[in-house]
Amino acid sequence: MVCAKVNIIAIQERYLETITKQVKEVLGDKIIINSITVKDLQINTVKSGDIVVISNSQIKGLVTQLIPKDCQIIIAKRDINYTNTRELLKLPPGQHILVVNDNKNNAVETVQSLREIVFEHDYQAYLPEETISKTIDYIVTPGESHLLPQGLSNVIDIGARLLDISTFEELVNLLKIEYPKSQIVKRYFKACVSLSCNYNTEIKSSKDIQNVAQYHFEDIISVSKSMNEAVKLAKRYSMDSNAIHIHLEGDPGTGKSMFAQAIHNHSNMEKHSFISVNCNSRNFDIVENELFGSDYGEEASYGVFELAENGTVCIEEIGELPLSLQERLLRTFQEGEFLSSARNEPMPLRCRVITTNSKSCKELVKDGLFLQELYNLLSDNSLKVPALSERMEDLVPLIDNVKQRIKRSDIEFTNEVITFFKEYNWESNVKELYNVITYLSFLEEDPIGMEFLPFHLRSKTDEKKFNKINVNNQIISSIEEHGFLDESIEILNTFYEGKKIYASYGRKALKKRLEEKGLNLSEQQLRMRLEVLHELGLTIVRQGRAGSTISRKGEEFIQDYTKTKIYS
Ligand SMILES: Nc1ncnc2c1ncn2[C@@H]1O[C@H](COP(=O)(O)OP(=O)(O)OP(=O)(O)O)[C@@H](O)[C@H]1O
Repeated sequence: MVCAKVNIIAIQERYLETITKQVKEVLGDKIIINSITVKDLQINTVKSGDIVVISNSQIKGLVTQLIPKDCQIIIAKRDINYTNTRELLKLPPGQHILVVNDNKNNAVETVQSLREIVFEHDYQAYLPEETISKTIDYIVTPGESHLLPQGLSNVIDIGARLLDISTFEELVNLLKIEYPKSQIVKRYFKACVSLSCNYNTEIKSSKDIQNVAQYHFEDIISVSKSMNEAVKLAKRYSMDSNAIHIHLEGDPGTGKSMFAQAIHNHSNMEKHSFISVNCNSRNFDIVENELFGSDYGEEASYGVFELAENGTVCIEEIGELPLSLQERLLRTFQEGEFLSSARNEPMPLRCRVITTNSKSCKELVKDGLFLQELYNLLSDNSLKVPALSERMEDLVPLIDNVKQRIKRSDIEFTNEVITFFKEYNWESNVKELYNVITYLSFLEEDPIGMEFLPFHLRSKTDEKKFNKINVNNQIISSIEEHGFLDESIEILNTFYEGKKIYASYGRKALKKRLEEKGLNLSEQQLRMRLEVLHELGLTIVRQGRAGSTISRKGEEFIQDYTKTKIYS
């Protein structure tokens, strides 16, 4: 069966990875998936006749300019992942919830979905220009908790919004594949579960393996002296037939993959394959199979060293590999041959190997995480891609470059924003800068001022706002108004201890427990205190024999309260 190729295009890498994983789970056996961020989309990336799924309508205009005219486009519809709403359902009804997303539209859309699904609560979208209501109980975010100031205890992350089921139906219709609707539904929900917050730790790489070298040295912006020198050295290595291993180091997002592709395209291997294997957060048995091939009877498959014969293999984040696999690579490089698992015989290594790493391998050697001998071998032809903060001369040319790439040369930033960019410490370097500019370009503001920057960039300003949501102080003063703070703390603690052993208490049982702790309350006193705690959302009251217990909000409150008591 010839599989159709589906290109998935989104603005942010993290989001692209999530929806790629979702599409893989639902349709992975029926299609070939190619995922691309908007900033990496170039003419020729998408081939004639391919199907293109774009993550939202804002990017349609740009995407259509860069893909062949005969491609069919699906604009994805997105919805919250139902499996992640459990936490919200457990809360007592009527909670005041602030919804934080990466931009206004998305925050408003998420609020709409939440109002339809978990309608018991009261939602407010976070809009930077508006003040936050004082009575916020929780902050809910769909996979964007990194945008919030650290240390907030009442945050519920419901995970990234996923493609909704109708998008899959549209895709299946367009692909004209035989696929009963019930099957789509089943796989769709399975994907929701596996992408739910409890399971999504291994969603990392839509770019586990890539085999396109789309960048050339001309694409690398290098105005600064340090970057110019790096490019000069890389060009020299690319032409040097003795440089069969080249090692690239540099902080995340500095452009290492881009350099690797440019080296390949500038060399006499250019006509042959370029295959890149990313080792970051991967299952190492799979990585080993990808490198050296696998032998599962009829399913035997060649590894990249064979597939990229006379071409280039790029091993990204080599420092992540376990020492045993480093050892196997070292032997391969030293002996110039390797044991092909697919053929079960030694094969000569007939490709150039470029390795990259975000951390210093020298430091990894000191920590016992990288083989000294492998480090020595790689050091022969190595190159450090400088961090963006060390070459601010490149900042404005890079901004102009990304504007051009996304066909938005018209967008302007206020001087204040440019000054901020120059002073900001770009931890994820050019990648972060390009993500920020792409994100801002779709806001359709002109010029773009400080108020539109993503939260994580201007967290200092926003932190003040968020700190106003001091839930605990509000709770304490509400209980104090009734004059029974200490007793309420004792009641909550009792519930909390009970919850740890899966016990909930009716009023009688609770009264007895409290008496054992030396707290004697009449039936009526206890009822009053319980009513107040329930109104504040700190307990869950169940009907009949099930008894009451502490809510998640109550648990957080009591934990924070105990901590502050200890330290005050
Ligand atoms: N000097 C540059 N000129 C133009 N674009 C650049 C430059 N450096 C990086 N980029 C762009 O920034 C993004 C990230 O680059 P790339 O993936 O090559 O970085 P990396 O160091 O390999 O990242 P990571 O460590 O996360 O794997 C890409 O879109 C790339 O095209």
